[in-house]
Amino acid sequence: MGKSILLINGPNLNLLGTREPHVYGHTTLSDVELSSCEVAASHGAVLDSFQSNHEGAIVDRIQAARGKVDGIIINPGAYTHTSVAIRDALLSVGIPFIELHVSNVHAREPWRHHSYFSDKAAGIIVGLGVYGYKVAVEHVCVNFEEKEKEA
Ligand SMILES: O=C(O)[C@]1(O)C[C@H](CCCOc2ccccc2)[C@@H](O)[C@H](O)C1
Repeated sequence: MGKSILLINGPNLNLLGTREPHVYGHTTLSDVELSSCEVAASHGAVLDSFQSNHEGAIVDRIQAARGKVDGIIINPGAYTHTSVAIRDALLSVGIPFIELHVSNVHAREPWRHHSYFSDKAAGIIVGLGVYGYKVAVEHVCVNFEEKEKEA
């Protein structure tokens, strides 16, 4: 069957490639999602992408992945710095996850230096631009375990 990966992007990341290119680059989110899908497929894995500007919708999507997904790659956006709710959802489903940030949050404003996710992440990728998504997908494909899936 191959591994199943869920890619989640949080608020305002739908603007990727259209605003603040000096910070986030010129690649659009749909291009990121397409190339992530292609990288997964090259490893015999399937990747589903989800983007929402709404915290509860992200919580719902994570809960729906329980028993169906081998790994999550999440860029929580600004929720990185605020959301205990999304942290709790990730812990509740027991799916290993990679935390990803396009920018180097540690070289930006101090309030971006804390994440509600990093201490529980299997790995953290920051500051590699959208290339980080390719690195994350490759890592999950090669290193995460494939689990028995619920029907
Ligand atoms: O660097 C990242 O990927 C961030 O997760 C992006 C968040 C911002 C998401 C907004 O993304 C935009 C992308 C393009 C244009 C405008 C916003 C920011 O709040 C985090 O501190 C770091």
